Amino acid sequence: MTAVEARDVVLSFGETPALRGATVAVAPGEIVAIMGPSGSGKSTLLHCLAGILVPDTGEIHFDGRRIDTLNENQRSILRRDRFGFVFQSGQLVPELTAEENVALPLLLNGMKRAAALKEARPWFERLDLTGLERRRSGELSGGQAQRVALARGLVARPGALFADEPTGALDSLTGEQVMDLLVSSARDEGTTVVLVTHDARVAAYADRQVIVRDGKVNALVSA
Ligand SMILES: Nc1ncnc2c1ncn2[C@@H]1O[C@H](COP(=O)(O)OP(=O)(O)OP(=O)(O)O)[C@@H](O)[C@H]1O
Repeated sequence: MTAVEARDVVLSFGETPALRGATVAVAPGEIVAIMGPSGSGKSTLLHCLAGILVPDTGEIHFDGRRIDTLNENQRSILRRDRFGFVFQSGQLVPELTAEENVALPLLLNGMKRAAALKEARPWFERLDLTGLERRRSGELSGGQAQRVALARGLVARPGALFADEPTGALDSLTGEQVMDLLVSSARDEGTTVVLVTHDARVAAYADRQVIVRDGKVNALVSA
């Protein structure tokens, strides 16, 4: 049984081939880091796995269900209901407070504001953010903002969390703190995680590392 899987995925942007037959399978609760050179297709693979991009050929599966054949609207509902996302930086809504940002996926799922804020609050203690609930993103450090983004990615208890360079904008110590919290929270929740990073120290937090080269997943390294 796999949680997230790409089978022989091919995708080009016009004349530019990004994926040339990429295959990867992630087990439920597993944390996998996608590594590889710049331009090798890491982000494109992540976006395919997360139902953001649709492959030209090949298949994407989530929880035993094929998702690349869903239409745009169905994929958008799947992303909203089952997936969490953390990107490099700058993805908090600046007009909202930190706790409103964390509550956002719940509000989008139709939860009432008071209930969503109540669900959001324990994440501040869990991610070492106590006291920062009412700050806006401009009043947070990079590491704090990234932990708020992580809380937002996990608050709706997604089946899978997709993270693209989640520590890319942070110094190495702050990046390691964020990874530590990402891995421990995902393990507590049993969340499957797929993350893209070019940083070997970040990848070392994963259960398994896969290397993408020239649009193919061509090496497996046990962590
Ligand atoms: N939206 C796009 N339009 C056109 N070409 C794209 C687009 N996105 C990616 N590409 C191209 O597809 C290839 C793979 O890109 P991708 O972003 O997946 O690589 P990556 O391994 O994540 O790179 P990096 O580590 O530099 O972020 C590259 O040649 C890139 O230029």
